[in-house]
Amino acid sequence: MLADFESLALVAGKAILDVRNDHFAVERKDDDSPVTEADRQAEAIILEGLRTRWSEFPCIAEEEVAGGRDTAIDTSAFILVDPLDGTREFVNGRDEFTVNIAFVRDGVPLIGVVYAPALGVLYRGGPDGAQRATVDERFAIVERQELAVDRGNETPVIVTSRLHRSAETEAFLARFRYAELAFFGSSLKFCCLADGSANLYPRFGRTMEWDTAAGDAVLRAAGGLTVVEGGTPLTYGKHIAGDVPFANPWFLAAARSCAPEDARGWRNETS
Ligand SMILES: Nc1ncnc2c1ncn2[C@@H]1O[C@H](COP(=O)(O)O)[C@@H](OP(=O)(O)O)[C@H]1O
Ligand SMILES: [Mg+2]
Repeated sequence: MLADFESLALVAGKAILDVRNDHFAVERKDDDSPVTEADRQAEAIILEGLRTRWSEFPCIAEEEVAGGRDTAIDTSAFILVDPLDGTREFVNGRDEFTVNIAFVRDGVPLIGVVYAPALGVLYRGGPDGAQRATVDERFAIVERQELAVDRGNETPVIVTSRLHRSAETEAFLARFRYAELAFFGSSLKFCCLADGSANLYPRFGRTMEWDTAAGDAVLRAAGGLTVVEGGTPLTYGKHIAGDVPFANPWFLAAARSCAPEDARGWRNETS
């Protein structure tokens, strides 16, 4: 499954870069977030592949859901797709955008691929740990490196969104004045934790499960964890009647060594 996710992400990433090299229109979705031909083409490629090879598992994909597709699926084992995470960065001409495919069983993101085509890097996580791969200009993997969280940075590094930071996130950052800050678009924030270059990623604002599942799978496979208030792991497949289907609560993603202490009571301490 991981190999299939990887090859679909590479093909989708190529389609995204092809669109970027051309003139493309930016449309607005109902929630005012941007969407482009790149999002649509990448999602079509991924879903066609998944529904051919992994038809036993339902897929939830960002643009299909935005288009009104029924979200009442069996989430005991399913696949989440964000074909282009960081669309705003993509539209602004930055390179921090990713293709994300994740497999979830019983609420846990077990397998994930995060591919940043403009950076030529692909992260993956699964039962055999987490790896970072270098991708060449022909979209082939040329080198892989094993990943592990928390290399013992002397100064902790907090990574957070470049474009979406709530007042609560700013208040949290203010509590860690001694930490170094890094700002990144997209699910690459999880990958910064997974490869040991950052220690903490607070997200006290809106995300959807497809934004986080693949990166979270990479992080967990590297030894980290994403927790919600109180320190319990973030779960996936949340489509309880009355709530927005597949919306995440606020969370803290962390190299395991700093997750529980920092997560406990963070909301109280920041309000
Ligand atoms: N006000 C807002 N407008 C658009 N997207 C928002 C948003 N607040 C949060 N998001 C979510 O944040 C994601 C990007 O996160 P980040 O800032 O960490 O790169 C978006 O993913 P997409 O780019 O897939 O739509 C979107 O789901
Ligand atoms: Mg997204």
